[in-house]
Amino acid sequence: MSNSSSSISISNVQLQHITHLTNYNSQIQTHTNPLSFNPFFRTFPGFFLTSSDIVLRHNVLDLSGTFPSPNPPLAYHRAGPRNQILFDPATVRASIVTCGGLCPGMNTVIRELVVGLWELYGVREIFGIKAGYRGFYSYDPVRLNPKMVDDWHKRGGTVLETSRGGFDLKKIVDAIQNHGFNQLYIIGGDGTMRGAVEIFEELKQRKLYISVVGIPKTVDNDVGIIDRSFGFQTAVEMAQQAINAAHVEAESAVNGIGLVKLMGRSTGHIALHATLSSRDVDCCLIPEINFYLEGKGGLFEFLEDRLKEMGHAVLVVAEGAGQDIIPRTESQKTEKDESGNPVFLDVAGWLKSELKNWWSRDHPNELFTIKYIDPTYMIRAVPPNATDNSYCTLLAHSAIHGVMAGYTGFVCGPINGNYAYIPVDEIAKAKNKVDTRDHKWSWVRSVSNQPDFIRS
Ligand SMILES: Nc1ncnc2c1ncn2[C@@H]1O[C@H](COP(=O)(O)OP(=O)(O)O)[C@@H](O)[C@H]1O
Ligand SMILES: O=P(O)(O)OC[C@H]1O[C@](O)(COP(=O)(O)O)[C@@H](O)[C@@H]1O
Ligand SMILES: [Mg+2]
Repeated sequence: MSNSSSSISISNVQLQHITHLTNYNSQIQTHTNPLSFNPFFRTFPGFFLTSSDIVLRHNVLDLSGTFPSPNPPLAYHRAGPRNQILFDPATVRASIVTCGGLCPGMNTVIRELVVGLWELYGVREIFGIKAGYRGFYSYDPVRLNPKMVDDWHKRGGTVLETSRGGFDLKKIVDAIQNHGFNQLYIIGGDGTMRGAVEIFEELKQRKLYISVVGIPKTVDNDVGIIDRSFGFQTAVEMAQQAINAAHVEAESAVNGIGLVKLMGRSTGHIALHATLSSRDVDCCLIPEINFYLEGKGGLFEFLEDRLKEMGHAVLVVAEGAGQDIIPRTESQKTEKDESGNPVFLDVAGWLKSELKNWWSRDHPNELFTIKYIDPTYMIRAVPPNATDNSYCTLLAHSAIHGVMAGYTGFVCGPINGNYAYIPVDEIAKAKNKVDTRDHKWSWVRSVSNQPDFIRS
């Protein structure tokens, strides 16, 4: 939608370039978007977006200049349907793959890709790849249609199945070529997106007329640039049940501690948001904070005060927290999963035993109870809530519109509430960590009263 009266023009922003298939071959024929003839869509002026429709990366600025903002401001192409498309729907062979860990909403994204391609664009050749990247070269693709996927959005997990590891670039791209796929919809997290960059580069090398789009999936919310990942809110909601139970157990005991371990490999977003929404949490430990147990300002001192004051305490710990202070063997130091992610020791199990030792050492004659709740997979192996379901649908539609228009090597996602197309290599590098110097972390500390774990 162009607006001739706007005071900001394309030359005032740094628009992040997305590769378009016409960059490979400017002679490619275009087609009128079938949405123009679709009885359900009223294609009002501005319905179709152009390359001058942008989304700004930052919408919070400090005009005093105390915090430097990027100049010119960063911008991305806005996601949505284009008037002209590059793919003739009759020649499309689309493939959909899910990689990495589970996340609520994966099945909704698959369902909406299938239904969207079929209903919006009239594509009939749609295939699911089984079991992640390895599925391209290990299994036969599964033909999908709207009837088949009709109720998938109500199911947790991924019907297509997923896996870690198995990323063999040559075998994957050979298989893509052999199956004649010309559209790839890749649903996955940071690791998957790094793989998608390699696939995109290899397709370019081989001069193949194939569009690749990434749809960011991570229950940890560790993918950067986008507002949040789908399924994250559902996971935070599920975590409340564990925190509530920990609170009940803790307050029903003398000197009771409830301990909950939540997912979060290298980022503590789930723990942080679960803490903020619960109000029952006295201390939230995340990978971004180096906490310690003994001495002034340590965890034991804090809990001692808390138990004296309230009689109970609730601790939430992200699985990646404290990994550098848990004693481990040499082999445990280097252990990796099939995708190359570090394998963690059970921080909450270790904490439970440290807390028990501390109490019996310092208060040998006083009662003490600690209940450890580990809802790890329960928070992600569920269907998405209503908000995540709608979010997944918009992601799928954004991906389809971009691919049909001929964009490739991009990821779609919301930036400040508006859906945008972001270069996949930029997403693959952008890590979303909890900023422990911002207002949100101060808010956590103010609701929990926990120490800042900065040794004086
Ligand atoms: N640097 C990388 N280059 C290519 N492929 C990768 C890379 N990192 C991970 N992958 C592949 O991406 C897939 C998913 O990665 P993983 O880290 O398990 O999950 P996620 O994508 O959810 O972070 C796996 O098949 C893995 O082999
Ligand atoms: O499913 P696995 O292999 O047990 O891995 C568990 C990991 O998966 C996650 O749920 C999500 O990780 P990814 O987003 O990288 O897939 C992490 O929170 C957790 O550490
Ligand atoms: Mg990951």
